[in-house]
Amino acid sequence: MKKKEDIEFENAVKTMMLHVNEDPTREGLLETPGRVRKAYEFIYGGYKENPKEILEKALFTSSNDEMVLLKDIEFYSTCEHHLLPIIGRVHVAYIPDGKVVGLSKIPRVVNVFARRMQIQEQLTEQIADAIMEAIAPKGVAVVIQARHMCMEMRGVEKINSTTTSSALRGLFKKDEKTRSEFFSLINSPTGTRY
Ligand SMILES: Nc1nc2c(ncn2[C@@H]2O[C@H](COP(=O)(O)OP(=O)(O)OP(=O)(O)O)[C@@H](O)[C@H]2O)c(=O)[nH]1
Ligand SMILES: [Zn+2]
Repeated sequence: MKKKEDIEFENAVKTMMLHVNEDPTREGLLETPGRVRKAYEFIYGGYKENPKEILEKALFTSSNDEMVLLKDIEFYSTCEHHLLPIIGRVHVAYIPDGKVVGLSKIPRVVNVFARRMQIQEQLTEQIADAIMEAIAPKGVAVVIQARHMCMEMRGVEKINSTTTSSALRGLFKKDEKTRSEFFSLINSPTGTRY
C-alpha cells in the first residue's frame, strides 16, 4: 500500500505533465511519477541530516595548526528559484586549533547542504558555518565554482559562465597572508595525483 503523501506527490507530477501537454497515462510515463518521487527523496535528502552530528562523529586531537585544504569536491544541488541543477566544485580549507576532523566528513557536509533547495551563496556560507561551529578552528574558507542550469537551459541561456562565491571566517578573513595562500593553492593546478 502506497502512503497518502506518496500518492499526493505522484499526482502533483502528473499535474505537471498535463500542464506541459504530456499524457501521464501513456505507457512510457506510467512509472515516471514514482521515479521522480524517489529521485526527489535522494536529491533533497539533505533536510533529514544533521551536519553537526556528521562532523562531531570524527574529531581527532592534533597539534597541527597548518592549513588543511580539500580541493575540487564535486557537488550537485538545485536552485531554489527554478529547481534546476547547480553543478560545481567546492574547495574547503581550515586551520586546526587542537582538533582535526575526519577528512570524508567535509564532503559529507557538502552533500547535506547541496541536497537542499539552495542559492550558491547560502550553500557556501552554510558549509563554512557548520565547520566553524563543530570544530572551532582558527579559520575556515569555502569557495564554490558552479554552473547554473537555470541560466543555461532557459532564461538568459549563457552556457559558458561560471559563478564563484566565497565564505571566509577567522584567520582567512583577518590575515591577508593566509587568505592569499589559500587562493593561490586553489588556483594552482593539482598536478600529479598519487
Ligand atoms: N544570487 C543567486 N541567484 C541565483 C542563484 N540561482 C539562480 N539565481 C537567480 O535567481 C533569479 C530569480 O530571478 P527572477 O526574475 O525572480 O526569475 P526569472 O524570471 O525566472 O529570471 P531569469 O532567470 O532571469 O529568467 C535569477 O536571476 C537567477 O539567475 C544563486 O545560486 N544565487
Ligand atoms: Zn534558478
